[in-house]
Amino acid sequence: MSVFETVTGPNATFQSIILVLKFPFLYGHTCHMINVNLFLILQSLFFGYIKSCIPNLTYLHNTKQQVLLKLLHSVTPTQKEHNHFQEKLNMFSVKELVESNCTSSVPSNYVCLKTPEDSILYDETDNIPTIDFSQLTSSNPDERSNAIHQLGDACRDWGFFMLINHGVSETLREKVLREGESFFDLSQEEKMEYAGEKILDPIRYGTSFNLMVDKTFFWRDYLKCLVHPHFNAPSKPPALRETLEEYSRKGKGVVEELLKGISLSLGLEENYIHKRMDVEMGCQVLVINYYPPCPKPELVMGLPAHTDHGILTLLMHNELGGLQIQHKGNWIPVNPLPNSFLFNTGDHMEILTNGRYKSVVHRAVVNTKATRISVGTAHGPNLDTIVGPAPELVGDDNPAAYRAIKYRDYILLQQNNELDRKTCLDRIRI
Ligand SMILES: O=C(O)CCC(=O)C(=O)O
Ligand SMILES: [Fe+2]
Repeated sequence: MSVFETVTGPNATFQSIILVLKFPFLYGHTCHMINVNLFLILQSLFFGYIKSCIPNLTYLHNTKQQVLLKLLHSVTPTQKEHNHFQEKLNMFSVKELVESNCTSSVPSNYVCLKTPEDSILYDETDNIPTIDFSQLTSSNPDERSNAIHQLGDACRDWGFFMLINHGVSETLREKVLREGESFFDLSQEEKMEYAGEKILDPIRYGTSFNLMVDKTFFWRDYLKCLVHPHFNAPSKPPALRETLEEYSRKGKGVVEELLKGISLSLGLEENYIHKRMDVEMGCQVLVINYYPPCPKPELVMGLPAHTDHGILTLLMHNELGGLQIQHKGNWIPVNPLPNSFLFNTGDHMEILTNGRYKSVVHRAVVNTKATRISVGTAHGPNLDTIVGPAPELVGDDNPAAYRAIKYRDYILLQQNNELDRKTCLDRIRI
């Protein structure tokens, strides 16, 4: 494999090739790792030769779904192979894999290494903090200050809470889940129109976490949309755009109120986080996660243990559970209260608060029964804001624990590296 690692890097054309090499469905017989490994070895031997055989490499990175088609086309241009490749392209997602695979097994490249501790769960749902949004925004000062206090405790002790009475209607939430799911029901060709190749593309359909870096694939397809400061969403299915626009706007309103409460809980001025992070022009990324049923869920991960890069992530999912959070080293499955939103603190909360409020490690598991849909909206600073620990939260006995970094660079750092259980914060820790 090292031969291929040497050609990773900024050159997107080579990355396109690596994508083909790393994604076994695209070549050989589906899911047969032996063939794939053999193929990789042969490719490594002939890599230089292949490179010189493809005169039109440079156009590759300007294309989206056509990248792979053209690449293969250049190498093996027969109609039969073209059709075969088209067929394999349809398996560029777990959904298509599940729908086309009649076997009851999991392809070996999806099998995750798990430690025995990974499977031990602690049923502590009842202890997960619940915040009442109506109290947080109440005109009664005692009620409000009590809610702010609870919010601060939740961020400090858990990095996670459920939010009730948030004012976003159940109808809208259901619409988001339903229409979000229907995006994945589009044909693979239609979805591939959105298969962006850059991390910060305004709309990006994909699978796993980041195919360029994943050593194991995750049982997840996704659609990511940058919804603020500029709103972006696919034009298909027709109702999706409008629904996501309303949902993102309402979610942002809720988050802004929470950030006021969190600033006050830290002894800072109400608009502190808002101003310092330029939330007005903040980067809001909405992700629809699609986890199809899996014949052997214990072997795979929907999303492995990770922390989110933003300040606060708002999350909801359909009737199927699967989110687990790490609390005091233990994995706790989350069963949300009816109509509640789930919130987790992200890395930029930890950076800004100089570690006072830690970003919570979480993961998503899958099930045998049905498709799980979750919708997460990461609310972060403006992409060009440089964030470091707030000077008010740094002192002689509490020196700055993270170096300042531009939010855009942090996102790229996180997304271009494998999700390997370590938080990306380790990369900027002083
Ligand atoms: O699906 C879930 O419950 C979690 C999703 C998640 O952690 C993410 O999108 O970052
Ligand atoms: Fe997450």
